[in-house]
Amino acid sequence: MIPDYGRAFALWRSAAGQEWDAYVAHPFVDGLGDGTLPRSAFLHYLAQDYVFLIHFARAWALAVVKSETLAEMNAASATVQALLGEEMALHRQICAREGIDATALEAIVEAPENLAYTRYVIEAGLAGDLCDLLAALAPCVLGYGEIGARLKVAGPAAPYLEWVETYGGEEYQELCRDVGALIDGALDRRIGTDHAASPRWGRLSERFTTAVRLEAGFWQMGWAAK
Ligand SMILES: Cc1ncc(C[n+]2csc(CCO)c2C)c(N)n1
Repeated sequence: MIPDYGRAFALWRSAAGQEWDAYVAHPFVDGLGDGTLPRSAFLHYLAQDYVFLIHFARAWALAVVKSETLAEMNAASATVQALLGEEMALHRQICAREGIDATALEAIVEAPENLAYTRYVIEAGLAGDLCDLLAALAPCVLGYGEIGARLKVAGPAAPYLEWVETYGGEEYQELCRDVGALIDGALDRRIGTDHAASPRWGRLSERFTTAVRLEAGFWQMGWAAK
């Protein structure tokens, strides 16, 4: 089942086609769901993801800068808070149990796949407006929502239960719907309510699909470490 995260997401998702499937159904994701993902691959991913989240929080902070209304500012700043507060705390918790402390996590050297992804998103926001930035941010937030929802329904295996419950849980699903509404509202305001009819639509779809490809590359980086 495809979750409803708004109009722009539905169109971008289908425009991304097989690239989207390669992201949300990567072997790494299957391994998370059925518990067969080697622990070493998961920990490698998680440590890289910690640095990813630091730069992703900067990208969402840029969304505050690119906002034109208080509603947009509040939605973007809530995501910055969720990232710095909750999501990074989950990573610290899991890694602490494996003997990797917060200082060690912060000192992780970024893999090129990691660096490419976050800097691509930040650049999309620096060069463009909030629509460009949100198109590049969307696959990350909403893709994890779709993955979490699917794995939760499938009945996840024990090893990665906590991960699946975080992204498949109602709180995260609500955040995805809020982000979907933020995207639709931001696009309505800047390019009109018929998104696909805008001359900017092709470029925005491209931004989305490039970020989807970088997400698949991120899974692949973790998968290769097994
Ligand atoms: C490579 C990678 N992609 C997506 C996410 C998930 N994620 C990143 S920011 C955000 C929204 C704020 O909570 C979410 C869910 C991740 N952790 N790592």
